[in-house]
Amino acid sequence: MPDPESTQRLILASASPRRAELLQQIGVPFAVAATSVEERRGVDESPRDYVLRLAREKSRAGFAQVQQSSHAGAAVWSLGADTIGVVDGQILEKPRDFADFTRMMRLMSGREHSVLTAVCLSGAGGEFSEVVETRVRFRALDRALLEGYWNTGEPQDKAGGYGIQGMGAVLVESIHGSYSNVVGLPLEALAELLERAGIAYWQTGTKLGATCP
Ligand SMILES: Cc1cn([C@H]2C[C@H](O)[C@@H](COP(=O)(O)OP(=O)(O)OP(=O)(O)O)O2)c(=O)[nH]c1=O
Repeated sequence: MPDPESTQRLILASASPRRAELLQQIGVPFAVAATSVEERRGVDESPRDYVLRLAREKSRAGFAQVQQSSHAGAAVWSLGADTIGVVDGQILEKPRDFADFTRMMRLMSGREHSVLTAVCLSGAGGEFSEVVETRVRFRALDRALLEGYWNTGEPQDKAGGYGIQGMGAVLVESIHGSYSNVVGLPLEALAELLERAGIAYWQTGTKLGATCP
């Protein structure tokens, strides 16, 4: 296990409440620094390269941000992540509108798609990253189901347009691989990165991270 003395030094470079909850779940003390990174795929960029680049850009932006703030002394690592769905080589991000949502759901209906999450830790001590894939199979979805789900408001801010941890669970027939990876952070792979960076987890009594000024 990493040295518990080296724990108060992690910034979560994310506005995602899911990621904050997952980090808290494994007992990592952290502060939150929201970053703004443009999510635009490059020409010929593979889904894996794309998701990893975004996670890196987020973690580096978080690290640069805290270096300029009063947290600089304490925060030596920044964690960024990005999640996408992939089916038939197409990348599924947050739905722009109902039409975009139904387009993505039709691609996933009654079959398997992949969810890729990239995590990256950036710090003065270096950079560690990983991309994790989970395969998710949906049951057959009809229009009434899609309309009902869209109207819950849950799909709008989620990659692929669903939340496996929420009402979207009813769409899922089976999953192969890490569950937390689908929600936004692959906790088992992240634990290994934290160990490499010397950041302790399983700290009891940790609270949701405060926002950096
Ligand atoms: C597939 C799936 C995605 N998601 C979420 C995880 C991510 O928050 C979101 C994907 O968008 P991201 O762009 O990865 O993340 P974000 O914009 O929410 O947050 P930030 O960039 O600030 O870190 O979709 C779920 O919550 N449940 C799911 O089942």
